[in-house]
Amino acid sequence: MKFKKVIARFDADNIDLAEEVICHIFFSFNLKGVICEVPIPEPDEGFGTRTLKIPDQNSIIGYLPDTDDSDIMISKIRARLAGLSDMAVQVDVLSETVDEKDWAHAWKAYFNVTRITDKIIVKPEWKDYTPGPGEVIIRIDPGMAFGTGTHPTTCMCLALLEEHVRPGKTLLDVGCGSGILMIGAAKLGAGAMTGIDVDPVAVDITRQNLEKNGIALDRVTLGAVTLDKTPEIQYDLICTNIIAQVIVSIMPDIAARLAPDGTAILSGIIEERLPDIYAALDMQHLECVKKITREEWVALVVCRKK
Ligand SMILES: C[S@@+](CC[C@H](N)C(=O)[O-])C[C@H]1O[C@@H](n2cnc3c(N)ncnc32)[C@H](O)[C@@H]1O
Repeated sequence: MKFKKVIARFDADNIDLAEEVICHIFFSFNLKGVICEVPIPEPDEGFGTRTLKIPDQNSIIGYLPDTDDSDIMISKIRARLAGLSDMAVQVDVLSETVDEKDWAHAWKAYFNVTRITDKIIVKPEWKDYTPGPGEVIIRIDPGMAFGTGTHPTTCMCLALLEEHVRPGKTLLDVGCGSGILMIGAAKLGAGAMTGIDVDPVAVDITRQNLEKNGIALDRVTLGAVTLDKTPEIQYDLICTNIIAQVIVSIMPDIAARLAPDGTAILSGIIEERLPDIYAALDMQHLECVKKITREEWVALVVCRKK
């Protein structure tokens, strides 16, 4: 199958905010395999060969199936992105036709064995790593789904899961992507788990990655649905790593599924969006009890107000 590769090259005063807004527009047009390329080197954690290439400009890249309508769709994307000039974001949109096989694996060069915490290591399926004593190894092949563990928002979720998962605790992962957070939680001792994602490809990839990590699927429920379409079961832990705008919109559904003494881990938030998140928490009688940051990203630990 052929795809249209859509590249939004951009410049802005606030690169993180521009990245978030452009990604959101890409997702709203249902572009798949969205990746962000900004000229910031990932730290070399000392594992294996460093293969990360540093791009020379900021780009968001996504893919559309190549159909009769795809050029019209790209014109609409271009028009939406042109509207960002009001926010001092300059975007130049390019597109090219590619084969699925050309891009489905292209990102793999960017993905190395990554230490997330003293305990948690994320390992690409195709790289070797000999675990040290007590280390939790998450084996991942994200395919076309988000979640290699190299993104600050995923790292923070995993670190917070390590603090909050206790044996047998139930977990809901909203926007499971590659399944990386569910695998981490399961290996840290979580009990029954539910993972949902609006992208059915992500749900398939999550299932495959859970199996590759030897996690029994009989304690896992997966669905390509939005949270409001799931039963109001209460969970000990809820994690979600999605942009702030989505988290705000699903906050009532998160609150309805959080056990009375439960903990929610919210990530994917940039500093500028925190006031919106705090307002949404307040409306649901939830409060932030811990905030951590990496680069411009924030992750919150949230509980019910006492
Ligand atoms: C940033 S990725 C996070 C993936 C993984 N959980 C991680 O932490 O690396 C966000 C995921 O949320 C999904 N998503 C976006 N909006 C959603 C929504 N309203 N409900 C459920 N999933 C959503 C996307 O398809 C994507 O797979």
